[in-house]
Amino acid sequence: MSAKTHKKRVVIKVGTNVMTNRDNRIVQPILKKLVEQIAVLYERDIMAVLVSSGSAIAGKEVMGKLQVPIEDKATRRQVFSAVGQPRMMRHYYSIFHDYGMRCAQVLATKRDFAPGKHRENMINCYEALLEQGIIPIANEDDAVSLSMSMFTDNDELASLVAELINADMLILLTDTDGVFNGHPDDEDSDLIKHLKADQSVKEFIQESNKGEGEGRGGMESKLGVAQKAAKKDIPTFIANGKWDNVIVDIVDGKEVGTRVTKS
Ligand SMILES: Nc1ncnc2c1ncn2[C@@H]1O[C@H](COP(=O)(O)OP(=O)(O)O)[C@@H](O)[C@H]1O
Ligand SMILES: N[C@@H](CCC(=O)OP(=O)(O)O)C(=O)O
Repeated sequence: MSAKTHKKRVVIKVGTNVMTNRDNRIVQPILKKLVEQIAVLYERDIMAVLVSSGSAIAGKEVMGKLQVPIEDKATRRQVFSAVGQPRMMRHYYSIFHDYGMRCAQVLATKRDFAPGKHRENMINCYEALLEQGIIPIANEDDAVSLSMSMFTDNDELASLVAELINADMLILLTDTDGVFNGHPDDEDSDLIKHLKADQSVKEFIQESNKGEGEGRGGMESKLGVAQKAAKKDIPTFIANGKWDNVIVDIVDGKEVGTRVTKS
């Protein structure tokens, strides 16, 4: 593996619900805020990899009511994502360009992380992009991934990328302020500021009622991913992606969201 060319590396994952409004439409100013923070880090010689969900919901936004119904759920996902992914990249390309930065799209399936040639190929791709000062934007290649090569969700993809590039930190941005000890909408619930990698978290997981294209996985898998990454010595943060300056605050060591660490 080539030497790190930048001071620090941060993997930032942004969930579908961060970037959409109540009508499930993509909110460009939210994407702008995220990119602005990545630009702030860049000026400090900290390179980010952005793992962005949103292709399915963006595809739904473009297509509206289907001309011909697609009965198969997996095929619907393929069509929505294939249509929505370039729309997401159009947003990002234009915003990064406004900040005088370059970005690139890296789509993957789980097979691309299998030890051997596939993994080496992924490493080469990320290392070369980062070395050039280009921000990789990753997403699952939903148009081609089959159930056996699917990630649980993009949280898993983000953790695999973080491991692959020896990231100093993994930030999972979602639509809650972090992990709560009860339902996040319940007034009596408190934010958990710190979790350990080996701590039992089952009792915190609450029911969620998200619809098609509104995201996958849920808090159970998010916590599983965070604890697994923390065990591998990658401090992981779960925080609200709609908050101003959330990424920079986390990198600056401010107490934001839920921090998951090895011990
Ligand atoms: N203990 C908890 N604390 C916070 N959120 C929780 C908790 N249990 C379940 N959730 C749900 O997890 C959701 C975030 O996970 P997920 O839907 O996978 O988000 P994303 O699309 O950002 O990956 C929240 O919207 C919330 O409804
Ligand atoms: N790859 C999918 C997102 C899958 C996913 O994990 O979604 P989310 O739970 O919102 O991060 C897409 O781009 O729509």
